[in-house]
Amino acid sequence: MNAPDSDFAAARALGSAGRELPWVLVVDDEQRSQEAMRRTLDEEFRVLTAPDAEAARGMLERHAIQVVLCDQRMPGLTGVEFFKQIRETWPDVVRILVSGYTDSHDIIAGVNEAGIFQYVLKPWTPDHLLGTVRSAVEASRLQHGLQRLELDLRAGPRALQQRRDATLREVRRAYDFDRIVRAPGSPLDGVCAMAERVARYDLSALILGESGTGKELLARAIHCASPRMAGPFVVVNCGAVPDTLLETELFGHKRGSFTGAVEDRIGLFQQADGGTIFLDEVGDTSAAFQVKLLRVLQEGEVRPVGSSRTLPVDVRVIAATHRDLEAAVRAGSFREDLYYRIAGVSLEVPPLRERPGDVIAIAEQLLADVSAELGRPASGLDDDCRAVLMGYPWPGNVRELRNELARALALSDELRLPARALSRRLLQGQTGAAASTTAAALPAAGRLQDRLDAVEAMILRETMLRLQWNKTQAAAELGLSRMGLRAKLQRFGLESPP
Ligand SMILES: Nc1ncnc2c1ncn2[C@@H]1O[C@H](COP(=O)(O)OP(=O)(O)OP(=O)(O)O)[C@@H](O)[C@H]1O
Repeated sequence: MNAPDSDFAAARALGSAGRELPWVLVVDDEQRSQEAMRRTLDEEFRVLTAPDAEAARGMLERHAIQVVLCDQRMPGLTGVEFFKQIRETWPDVVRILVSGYTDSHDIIAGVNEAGIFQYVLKPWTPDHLLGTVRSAVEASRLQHGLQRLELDLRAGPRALQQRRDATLREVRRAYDFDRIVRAPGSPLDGVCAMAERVARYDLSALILGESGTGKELLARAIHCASPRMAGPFVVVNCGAVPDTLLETELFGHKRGSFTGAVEDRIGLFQQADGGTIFLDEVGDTSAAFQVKLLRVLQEGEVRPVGSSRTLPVDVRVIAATHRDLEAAVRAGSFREDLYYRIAGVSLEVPPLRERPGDVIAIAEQLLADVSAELGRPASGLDDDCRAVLMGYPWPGNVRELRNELARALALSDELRLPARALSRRLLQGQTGAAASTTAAALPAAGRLQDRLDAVEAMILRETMLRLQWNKTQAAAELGLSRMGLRAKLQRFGLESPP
């Protein structure tokens, strides 16, 4: 669940320009503990890892890292020594030392000069580690907020207004619909055109699509093209949060309303006031919660848990789900009245396998992004690699593609990414898919002409699918005239999907 995180509403959105999560660096020479920390923190933070001080400094130079976790025992120098060194160059980075009991003597000796925020003692538990890093990120946020406030006070109102306008322009550019990468003629063109139209009006929107297809990206683009763009964009993953927690997160609570409610809390609806709230996985919410959500949307006000007062909120709702919500309505598991409230306009983002023409365009962009993030140069994808990427069905959609490229880049040294750097899953998928297509399409025995026809049909089908039924391009690639191509497609009964 991401709440906006700065005083400046626009900067909140910009802070998440493709970098929604705070950057955390884990420095540890032990691969296993590095991995364990990465796994624990991965959901909430962008985790980078470095095996030693030198690699860590490289990462700090390239990324806006907010928190560094460093093991006390490393070859060459201790964690405390490392923190002393980086404190001079990166004073704002919050430093967390990971150490065992036996290290205490060394640590105490150098603690003040290293400016350590907190310790994590080994063996750590995931909850403790997460809690510590969350507080470190909060500390970093407050520190930055204060610095910015001081600068603003010194700069005066005119300079402040100029900076605000510049930030807004940057946000608009960062989330322009053009930044949603796609090939010319992609099915996403229509989706983006429609989204851009509805962005101007204060209508609710429902974005449908499988996980990882880019629903949140589209929602952000809508927000940034809307008159609310200077307001906050707040993301809530309704599927990941239990019912009771979801209610307090969204609507807030009064101090003492339940055990653990030690102070009043402002809900995310209020935090999104004047902006947009993105309710991801709305189809996963319970019937009881749907009733409460409907009331808020109908009345435009929230009642914090344990409070007798309601508070007005002015929020545009964009919801998303990977479920077939109309079917859920028919089956009675999703309220019909809520459905009509949130589905002012429905937009459907097709899965990546239904837009194979987009795969390479997106992969190239993601490769450039990941290469910049990892500080590992890359000049593109080689032909074999493209073929494998094209042949894989991408059940996890663009998110899976991004993860795959990050993994392949980290594990290979080549500038142009070769197919062999890709996971076995993809390479097998490729051979498996090719083999099964071949096996299914090709008769095992029979006249030579029949078998050649089967091969021809298979090549035509693959080409048309890859080029998204662009007949001019396909004819040029296959060395046929458009008429010749059309005749062949007819002969083999190949038609573009409706
Ligand atoms: N067309 C695209 N161009 C560039 N990046 C994309 C595109 N589509 C998706 N991405 C990237 O893929 C990742 C997943 O996208 P996003 O989070 O928007 O998907 P989602 O459908 O909201 O997923 P989920 O339903 O699991 O929350 C993000 O890093 C996003 O920036």
